[in-house]
Amino acid sequence: MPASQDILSALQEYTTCDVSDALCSLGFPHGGFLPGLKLWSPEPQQGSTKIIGPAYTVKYVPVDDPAPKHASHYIDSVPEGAIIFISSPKTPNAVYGGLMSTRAQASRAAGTIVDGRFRDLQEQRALNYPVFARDVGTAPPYGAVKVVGVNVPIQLQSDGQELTINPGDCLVGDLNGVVVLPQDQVKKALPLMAKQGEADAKMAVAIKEGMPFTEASRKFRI
Ligand SMILES: O=C([O-])CC(=O)C(=O)O
Ligand code: NI
Repeated sequence: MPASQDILSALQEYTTCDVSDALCSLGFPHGGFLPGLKLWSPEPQQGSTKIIGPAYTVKYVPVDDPAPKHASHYIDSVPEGAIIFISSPKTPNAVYGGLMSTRAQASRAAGTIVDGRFRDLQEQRALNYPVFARDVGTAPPYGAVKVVGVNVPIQLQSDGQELTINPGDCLVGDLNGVVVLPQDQVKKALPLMAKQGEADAKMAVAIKEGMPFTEASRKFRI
């Protein structure tokens, strides 16, 4: 079951780093971090963008892949509050653009994360719609890639670790980047975030008052 509204509001208080701290404590060595995805829109100076929501996944593959093309357009069935997570094969083409964001915004999606390239950066920023991506591009997706799955498990494009994003997993994105909080870890992670957040806040106060880091860590961290 995707995270409830209560859980999503509870998560609003925390940064991606808080989520990763909790996941590291729960035995995920990289804290759910999805390397290489950065905030492009709104402009980072425009404010402290943070998005949280269940993943609505979209899988693109090269156009010559034998898998059949998805029957309907993914952008017309985005649930309210969802984060669109788009997986693209390595290609110079952009798999996402301003019209997609315009439609996503009309559906009240929380934001879009593209594991690949997107375009229409000016338009994205003018919409003030949150977009995280690996990179920008200019060419359209048509002719290079096609969608073969919606709400299917996705593997992050990555040279090292295997990272899977399952539909309904909680995605959190902010200035630091993007983190995936698996659905079955949310209930365990939240109390840890509260505890660790409190400890870090106390440490910051003590350090500002002159306490060495090691002493503050020993005093306030569990
Ligand atoms: O047309 C597309 O699919 C990609 C694009 O540029 C847009 O969404 O504006
Ligand atoms: Ni466009």
